[in-house]
Amino acid sequence: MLNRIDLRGRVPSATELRATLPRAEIDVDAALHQVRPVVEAVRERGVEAVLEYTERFDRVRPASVRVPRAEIEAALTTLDPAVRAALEEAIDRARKVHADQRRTDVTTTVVDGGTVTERWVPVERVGLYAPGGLAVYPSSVVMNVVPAQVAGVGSLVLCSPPQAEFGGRPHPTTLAAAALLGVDEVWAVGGAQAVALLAYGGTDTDGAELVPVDLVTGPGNIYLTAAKRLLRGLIGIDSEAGPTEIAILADETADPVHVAADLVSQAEHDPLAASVLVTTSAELADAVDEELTARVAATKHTERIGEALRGRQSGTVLVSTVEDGLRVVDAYAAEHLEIQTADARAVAARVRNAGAVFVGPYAPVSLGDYCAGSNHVLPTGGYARHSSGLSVQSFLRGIHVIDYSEQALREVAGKVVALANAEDLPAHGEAVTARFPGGAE
Ligand SMILES: NC(=O)c1ccc[n+]([C@@H]2O[C@H](COP(=O)([O-])OP(=O)(O)OC[C@H]3O[C@@H](n4cnc5c(N)ncnc54)[C@H](O)[C@@H]3O)[C@@H](O)[C@H]2O)c1
Ligand SMILES: N[C@H](CO)Cc1c[nH]c[nH+]1
Ligand SMILES: [Zn+2]
Repeated sequence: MLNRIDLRGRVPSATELRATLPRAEIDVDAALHQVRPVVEAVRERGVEAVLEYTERFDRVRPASVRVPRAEIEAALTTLDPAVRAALEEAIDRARKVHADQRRTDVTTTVVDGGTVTERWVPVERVGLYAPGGLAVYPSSVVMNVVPAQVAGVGSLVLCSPPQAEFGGRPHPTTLAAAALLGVDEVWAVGGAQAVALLAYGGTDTDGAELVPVDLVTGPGNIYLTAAKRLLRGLIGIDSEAGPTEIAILADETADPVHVAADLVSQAEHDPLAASVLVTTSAELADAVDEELTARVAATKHTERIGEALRGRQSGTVLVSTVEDGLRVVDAYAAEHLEIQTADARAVAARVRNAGAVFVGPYAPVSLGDYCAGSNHVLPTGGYARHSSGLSVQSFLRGIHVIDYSEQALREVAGKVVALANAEDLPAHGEAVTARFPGGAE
């Protein structure tokens, strides 16, 4: 079922590998052309334009875009108790992990009387996006809100697409997740319109104001990703978290049922989702293919899973050794990487590029999607080579605070002057010597 690439017996360079490995033709640049007019319209005409695009893309025109607080609270009353318990567990675990990961301020005494402190300050107001096109994503509410709250962000607004079957409100489970987390500002808007509204602000049909945010985070489809890229600068963004990817590095010890189930699980997100198996075992690859055929036919979202698995972005890569496999998965830089080999911990410890690594047979990606405590908003499209997933740090800025006494400045004055003159910026040096009219020495 999966396309096959045979790299046994030769190990291409990382650059060659990146050109060879399966990857979606997710042309964010092309999507930029599509979302530019949306962003422009929202900048010029605010909520009026949001409602026009909502009608076109979401096939519903809500009476107002902001969800009344009472409706957010009311979503809890209809929430299935088992789902509530699961969301609460997911929230508790995510809080536990993220709280431990918050950076603390560090002060370095450079010399007597001279200190530099790195102070971590939360972003003031952030816009969080929980998708809601092909699936429902209350878990993404948790993954956005928890790190923002742990960071100490003062003002949060959540956006999620309106659903025609729920009268133009986001899905009730998404609203319930917001209620459980104490988020009371929710706007029913999706895709590029959501990012534009968060960036420029706007006035709702009933006069409610969306105050522009400083940072937008959260995953979404290609249109959301393109809008984030377009508006970056006016707003900060987290790394681009687009259509989901899973790569599995497996040897002959892996269970083909586990491997196939995990490849299918992430293909379920989007016809553009990517599932890639890198293995030393042709027998395993055959067994996985067989299992995939059976599973895809038997599961609910057969059509989009089949499209994702047959697409050019998915495939099996045969390698001679686990060592070669590591080079392949590092070049690919998957959003999610599972290690299903003998001595999986040792292999996992050597991975350089991945959004998140899942070790051994009992850490499927779905665990991380919901209840591991880790964050599921992760970089896609090879961005894991240079970017991290969403974390408490995404909502903090490190500010250097420089505090020097007269004596500490006096001691280093000559060096500052020498460097200023070397850069032909003598006024920089003069800003120091002006403080010591009698001479610094
Ligand atoms: N990387 C991660 O961390 C992560 C986490 C969760 C989900 N995801 C991904 O998020 C995505 C969710 O996608 P989705 O579509 O289900 O929900 P979504 O909320 O991202 O997109 C729905 C919105 O897309 C817009 N849209 C639809 N068609 C459009 C068009 N032709 N032109 C412009 N805008 C259009 C609509 O406004 C709609 O509200 C999936 O690709 C999934 O794999 C990624
Ligand atoms: N696998 C997705 C991250 O790419 C997250 C998710 C949410 N719900 C289910 N899965
Ligand atoms: Zn998932």
